[in-house]
Amino acid sequence: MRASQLLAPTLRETPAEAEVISHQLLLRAGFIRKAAAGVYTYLPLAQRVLHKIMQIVREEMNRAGGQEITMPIIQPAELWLESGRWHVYGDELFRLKDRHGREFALGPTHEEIITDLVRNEVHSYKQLPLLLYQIANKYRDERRPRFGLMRGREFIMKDLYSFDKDEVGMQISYQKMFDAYTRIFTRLGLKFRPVEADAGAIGGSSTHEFMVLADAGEATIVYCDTCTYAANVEKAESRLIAREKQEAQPLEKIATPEQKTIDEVAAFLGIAPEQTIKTLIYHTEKGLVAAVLRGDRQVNEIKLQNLVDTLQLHLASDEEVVEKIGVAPGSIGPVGLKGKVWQVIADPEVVQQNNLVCGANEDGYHLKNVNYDRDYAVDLVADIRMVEAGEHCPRCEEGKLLTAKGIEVGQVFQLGTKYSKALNAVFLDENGKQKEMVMGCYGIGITRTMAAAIEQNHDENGIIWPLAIAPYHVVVIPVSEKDQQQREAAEKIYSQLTQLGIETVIDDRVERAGVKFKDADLIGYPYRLTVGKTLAEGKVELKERRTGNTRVLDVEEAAQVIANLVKEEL
Ligand SMILES: O=C(C[C@@H]1CCCCN1)Cn1cnc2cc(Cl)c(F)cc2c1=O
Ligand SMILES: [Mg+2]
Ligand SMILES: [Mg+2]
Repeated sequence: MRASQLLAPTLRETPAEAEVISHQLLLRAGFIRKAAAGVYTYLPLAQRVLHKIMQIVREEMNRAGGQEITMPIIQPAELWLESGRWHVYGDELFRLKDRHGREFALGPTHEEIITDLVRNEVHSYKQLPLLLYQIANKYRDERRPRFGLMRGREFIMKDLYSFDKDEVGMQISYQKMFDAYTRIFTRLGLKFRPVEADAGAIGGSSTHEFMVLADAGEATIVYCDTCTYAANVEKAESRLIAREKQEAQPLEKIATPEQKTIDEVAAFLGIAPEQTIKTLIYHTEKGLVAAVLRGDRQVNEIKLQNLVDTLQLHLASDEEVVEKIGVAPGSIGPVGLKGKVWQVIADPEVVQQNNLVCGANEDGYHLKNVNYDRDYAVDLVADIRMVEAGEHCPRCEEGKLLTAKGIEVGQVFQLGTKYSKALNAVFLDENGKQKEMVMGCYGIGITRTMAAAIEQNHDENGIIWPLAIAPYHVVVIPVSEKDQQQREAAEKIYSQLTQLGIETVIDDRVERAGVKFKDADLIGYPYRLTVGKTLAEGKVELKERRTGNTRVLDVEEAAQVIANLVKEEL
C-alpha cells in the first residue's frame, strides 16, 4: 500500500473530547472518525485491524463447532413482546416504526431472533447441540456513550448461541466456548482474565466475563493472590470473619445536632466508622429497600437488586425518604425500621457486631450501643456489600484479594431455558418426550477489543500493534524523496516484501523524514525499514516498534530477513 494513497488522516493534536488513550490514538492515528455520539466510521487502517480480529474469532468459533449466520438488525417488536423484554428495556433500546406503523427494535442482542429461528427449524434431539453465531452490528442507545469504541451506540459484536438437549450438554458447550475465548484473546496478544460475573437482566445462572486488564477499564475486578479466584466486583462474595461478641451495653439516645454522614457522626462521637451502622434507602418498583451494613463499607447494588429480584433499583431521593419514612437520610437507622419499608436487608458483618451507633430515626439524634436482635430486627441477612482489596479470599484459606480495572471484551452466559420457555423452543428427546432446549449465549465486543488492544499496547509515541492484528506488518521509509537511489531501493524492497506475502506500506509521500517517522510510530506498524544515507554502503535499518531495537541489514537480504522475522512471529 502506498502512504500517498492511504486514507489515514493523522493528527498532531489530541482531540479534547477523547478522555482515554485508545480514543485519542484511534482519532490521531486516522483509524476512526465520529459520525455522531457513539457512532463511528472505521477508516481503512481500522478496517484491517477489525478484519483480523474477526478472522481469529471466526476461526475459533468454527473450530468449536459454531456455524456462522447473519441475523437481522431490524427485529420485530412481537418477538420482544413474547419474550417479555419489550417493556423491560427502556430508552437504551432503539425502536422504530416501518411505513405501515409496525414497531421494530434495532438489535442490541439476538436471543429472541435466534430462539425464534430455532423453534421453527429444530425439533429433534438429533439436531443438538447446535451452535450458531454471527459477527455484526449491535445497537444500544447508551445514555452516555464515551471512551470512543469502548462504549459506542453502534458496535460490532460476535454473538454465538448454543442449544443443547439438557444442562449437561449446555455445560459442555459453555466449556467449549470458555476455552475458545481463552484461545482467541491469547492469539490476539492481550493480557486478560476470565472473572466470575453477574448474570444481570439476562438471567440464567453461571456467567464469566473476559476482562482485558487496563487502567481505563470501567469494570473493577478482584482476584486472589494465591488461588485462581477472580470476579467482577459486582459479583465478588465477601468473606465473613467471625468476631468475638462484646458485652451488650444499655441502649442510649444521644443528641447529634447537624451530624449527618457516617464520618461526621464518628468524628463527633470520637469512634471509628467501623463502630457505626450505615442504613441506605433504595427505591424499587416493588417498594423501598433498606440496606444495613457497617459504616465503613459500600453497598453492592447488583447484589442488592438480585436479592430483591428487580431491575430498577436506585438510591431513593431525600424527598422520598422524608416523605415515606418521616426522617432525613442522615438520621436513618435500623431500630424500628422493619415494617416501615418493604424490605430491610442487613449484611452479615454488621449483625455480628454489637454496641454500634446508628441513626435514631429522629432528626438530630443517634443511638449508641445498638445490638442486632435485642434492639432491631430485619427481613433478611445476606451479603450486600462490595468486597475490598486486602480482604481475605472467599475461596481459599490464606489468599488475599487484589483489585484491578478491566475492560469487558467478552461474556459467556449459561441461559438455561429462559428463552426456550418464553418462546416455546422445544424438541423431542430420545424417548419422544417434548423438552425445552437448554441455551447458552456468548459475546465478544469486536470493536471494543480493538480499543482494548490499544489500551494495553501503546507508548508516548502512539500505538504498538500486536503483530497478529496490526493493520500492516512493515512500513518502508525512504528518508530523502529527492535521492533517486534511496527511492528505488525502497520501491524494490517494498515489492520484494509484498511478493513474500508481507503486508507492507511504503511511505512514498513527499514529506520530511521526521513526519514519516512520527506517523509510523503513531499508527504503530510493528516494523519500520528505513532506507537512508547508509544505503551508500549497501545497508538499511530495521526498527522494531515494541522494543525500539534496531538492526542494520544488507539491502540485498533485507526483505527475506524481515519476511522470516514476521512469519516466525505470526
Ligand atoms: O446482551 C446481553 C447478553 C448476551 C451478551 C452476549 C451475546 C448475547 N447476549 C445482555 N444485554 C445487554 N444489554 C442490553 C441492552 C438492551 Cl437495549 C437490550 F434490549 C438487551 C440487552 C441485553 O440483553
Ligand atoms: Mg457486566
Ligand atoms: Mg457484561
